[in-house]
Amino acid sequence: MTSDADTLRSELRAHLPDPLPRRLGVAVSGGSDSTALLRLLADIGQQEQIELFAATVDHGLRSESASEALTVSALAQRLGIPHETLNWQGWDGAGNLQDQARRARYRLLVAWAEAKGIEAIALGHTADDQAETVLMRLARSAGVSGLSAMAPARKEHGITLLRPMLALSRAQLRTYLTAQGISWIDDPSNQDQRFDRIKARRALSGLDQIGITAETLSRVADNLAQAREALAQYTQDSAARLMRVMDGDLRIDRHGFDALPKEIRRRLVVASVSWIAGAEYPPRRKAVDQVLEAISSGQATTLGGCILIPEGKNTWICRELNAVRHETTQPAELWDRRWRVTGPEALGAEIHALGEDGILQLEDWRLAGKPRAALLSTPAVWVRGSMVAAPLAGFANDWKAEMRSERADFAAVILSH
Ligand SMILES: Nc1ncnc2c1ncn2[C@@H]1O[C@H](COP(=O)(O)OP(=O)(O)OP(=O)(O)O)[C@@H](O)[C@H]1O
Repeated sequence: MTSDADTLRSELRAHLPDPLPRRLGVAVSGGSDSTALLRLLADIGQQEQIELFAATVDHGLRSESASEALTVSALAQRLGIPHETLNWQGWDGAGNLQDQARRARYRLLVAWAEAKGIEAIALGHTADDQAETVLMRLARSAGVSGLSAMAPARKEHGITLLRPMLALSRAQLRTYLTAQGISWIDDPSNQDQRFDRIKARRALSGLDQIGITAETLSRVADNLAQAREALAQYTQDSAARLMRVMDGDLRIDRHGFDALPKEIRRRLVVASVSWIAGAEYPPRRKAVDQVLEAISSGQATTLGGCILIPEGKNTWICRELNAVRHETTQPAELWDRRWRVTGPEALGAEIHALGEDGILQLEDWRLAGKPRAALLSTPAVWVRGSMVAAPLAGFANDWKAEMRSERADFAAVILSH
């Protein structure tokens, strides 16, 4: 395992896009991995004449975090790279701290990149991170997707997140930094047994006796990533064959659906519910399996803010009225985070669900060609208690409801699950 500068640089370069983005960001926590990334990228950036920018997120959770950000800033300055510290003050004491801090970190980094016209951000994940993730996911009985390798590149709000060091090990990078005379910060939470990642790191060091190393687990993750791709393709082909997107609802041919392998049915249901409800977390596997049974036996059911309704040879997956019952917005504002309802100037107009009251005011809801429950959760225009338009329920009255473009592509959601 080599750690000389030239080899590491060319390994890193091989996992970056060609040509490099003109403005490239680097997320540096100050730990060994991202510090090595910064140092190596400084050379590459100079050779290829691109502009580099570095950022550190200060989560404000430990007393040393501000001075750690300053240490990174000093190194960046020595390397001639502009550096910014992004502060997070958002923790409300509720929920999973690690998870919230991580989400906030990505949000802050993406906003920073957007503001600076940075096209891509490089992150310092290594083969060890990959292996630790696989071990942690094993403990949660993950399936193919959960055990698959992290993507070397993915888009978040138009910014590409790059992980060019997934083939390098932490030990290699540390040897390199030591040779360069560059120190790094050992996050004290790394010693803290509370965090699953740290436990996985410790456990991994005992597994090499039976041949399980960061390298082998990384390879397993790569193998599974290829399997995931194949499954995603199968799922997408099945959706194209058996499902119809109808104004934000989905209709499945039940007979064809039932003939699919369970894994593909599961994926279709998860993607459908994620697409319709826009949830951050997928529904639990057990709940999904119960829904598969309900679909097969032609029963109505609910899952993750959606309702599944059998109708003839089909099953519909639609937004559930209960999930949007209390949502009220102004025209042209986003409703249910996906619909924008616009129309003629109407004083006092508000958007809320059509609901039972609204559907009674339609001449004949059957003309919309959808089950009644599907129509109840569609956005309608109300003026002082009267429903004046329900553009997705066949009563447009010069109003229209358009889906927010980022949410419109059901096929893209399938590929991301
Ligand atoms: N405080 C931080 N400031 C800037 N970048 C950070 C910070 N913490 C982590 N990073 C970036 O993320 C990379 C991975 O670190 P870590 O594994 O701790 O993050 P993570 O976000 O939990 O990863 P994952 O995406 O696997 O959940 C680091 O190498 C670095 O590039």
